[in-house]
Amino acid sequence: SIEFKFQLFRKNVSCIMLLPVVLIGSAGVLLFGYLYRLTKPQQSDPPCPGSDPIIGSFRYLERPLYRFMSERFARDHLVLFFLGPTRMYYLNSYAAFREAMVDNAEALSGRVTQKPIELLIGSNGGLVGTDGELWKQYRRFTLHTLRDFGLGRRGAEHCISLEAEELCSEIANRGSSEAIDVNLVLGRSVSNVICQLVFGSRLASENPEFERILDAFNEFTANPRFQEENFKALAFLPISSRCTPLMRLLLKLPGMQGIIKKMNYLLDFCQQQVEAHAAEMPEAGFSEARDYIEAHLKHQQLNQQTDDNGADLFTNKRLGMAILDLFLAGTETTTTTLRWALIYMLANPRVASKVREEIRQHLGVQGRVCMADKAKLHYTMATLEEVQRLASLVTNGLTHRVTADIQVAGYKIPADSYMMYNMYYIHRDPDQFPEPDCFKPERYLDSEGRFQASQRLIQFGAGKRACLGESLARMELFIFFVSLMQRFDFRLETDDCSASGGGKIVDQATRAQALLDYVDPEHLLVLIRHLPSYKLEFTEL
Ligand code: HEM
Repeated sequence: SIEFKFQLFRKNVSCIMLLPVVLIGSAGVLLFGYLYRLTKPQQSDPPCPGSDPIIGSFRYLERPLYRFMSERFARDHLVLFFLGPTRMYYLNSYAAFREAMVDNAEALSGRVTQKPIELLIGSNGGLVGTDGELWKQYRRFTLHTLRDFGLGRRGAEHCISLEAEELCSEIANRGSSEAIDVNLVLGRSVSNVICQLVFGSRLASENPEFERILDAFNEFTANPRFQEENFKALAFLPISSRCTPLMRLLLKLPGMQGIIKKMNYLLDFCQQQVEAHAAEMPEAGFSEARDYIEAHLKHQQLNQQTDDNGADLFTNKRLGMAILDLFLAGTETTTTTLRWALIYMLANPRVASKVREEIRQHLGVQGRVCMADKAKLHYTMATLEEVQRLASLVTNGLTHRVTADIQVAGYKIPADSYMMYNMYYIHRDPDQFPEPDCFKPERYLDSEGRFQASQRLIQFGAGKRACLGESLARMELFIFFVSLMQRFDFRLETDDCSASGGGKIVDQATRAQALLDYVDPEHLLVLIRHLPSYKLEFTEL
């Protein structure tokens, strides 16, 4: 009987030990089943390239994403793919883009969670990544403030004109024998414009450290490896953001540490500028704000707005983050579009000479360029529009979070899905832009040669999250481009082969076209379509 009791005891112990294994196993099976269901397209869903359980569609997406979508899903308005368990809807036609971004603007005003930022710096904020009331208040304040400084009116225009003159003088002083890194000089001028609006000074030229700052800014928008990692991280953000310890663990990954270091370096710089302004603020506050920081500090003093938790909504920390976003969103985009414009002029010498002829006829060789000249320079305006169509700079748009169930292209889109759009393909729709790959400014001219903007160009997005800096960007593009075309002829740096007289001599248009044909990097997601770096030799006209 002792043996029997011993057997019974052993049996009970085995059962007790087995129980957790069975429980964990069943929970694992249930979780797997749940995640499997989440990553499986349903019959009622839009076309999907394919999806694996749990990890989603990564294995089926080809690079770069916008080309893959243009070729494989040419006839589909909407495509669905899975980033892990997260549904990403990709708008692949203008009709679908409009229906989502314009007709459902409110539901499309969400962005991806700010949880990682909150954990890192103890606060959320900024203009690009936030949503809800915080974003609404900051966007309203920023638009209002930039408008007060003359965005779309004379203030910013004057500042851009002076910067364009500085830029032209610098190029002229360097002489025609020196090849100039266009990215560097244009980047400095464009940054100076934002510096003046935000900091009230031309920091990009005056602060020797600024070049390092600019490099760090560019790293965020220009490094496709960083963007691709970010894209993958999007997959599990909705899950990890609900589990703080997991998120903390993810932020410790070696890849993340480099990004965090750079972001903190930039934030520190913005914060120092805020502190310096705050130290100068009179006790009664600024009577008239001279820049964005002063306007914010004044606003903080006068309006005690609070967030959902009863804490101050406008804070110094959030101001630093908003500044960071203005730089991230506003420098590389404008500089790169200008670089595309100059290369398109070399690739299309007939267009370039018509642009120069029009500018000379209306402004002469030296006259200062202002926005009123737009009304006279129809062909030039059309040329800039065509550059932006073909560049399709922010080629997949920025990611939106859908905040409520909606319907697009006949499909139901559940709340909390993500959405992107194929700017590249929408700009190459042959029904709207016949011979889409040809550079033809004439498509925006009416029968009397007057410029007519196309409603189908979406380089600045649309709806509630459309580019906040559109007017500023348009002003910069026009004034910088016209000033350079008015003053200079330019050519690509003489390469070794043509300088030595040996090898094949390749003309400028062919070399420029080769730069334009440069296939986008072997990366899934490019935030900004960059051209390879190039140098130009400028000759004064
Ligand atoms: C040629 C230059 C530019 C282009 C092509 C461009 C394009 C865009 C695009 C496509 C978006 C995303 C829209 C969406 O989410 O669907 C965007 C957002 C934004 N842009 Fe620009 N942009 C340019 C210049 C600027 C400038 C100069 C500024 C700053 C003064 C700026 C500030 C912003 C901000 C703050 C956002 C986020 C808006 C929000 O989420 O509410 N951009 N831009």
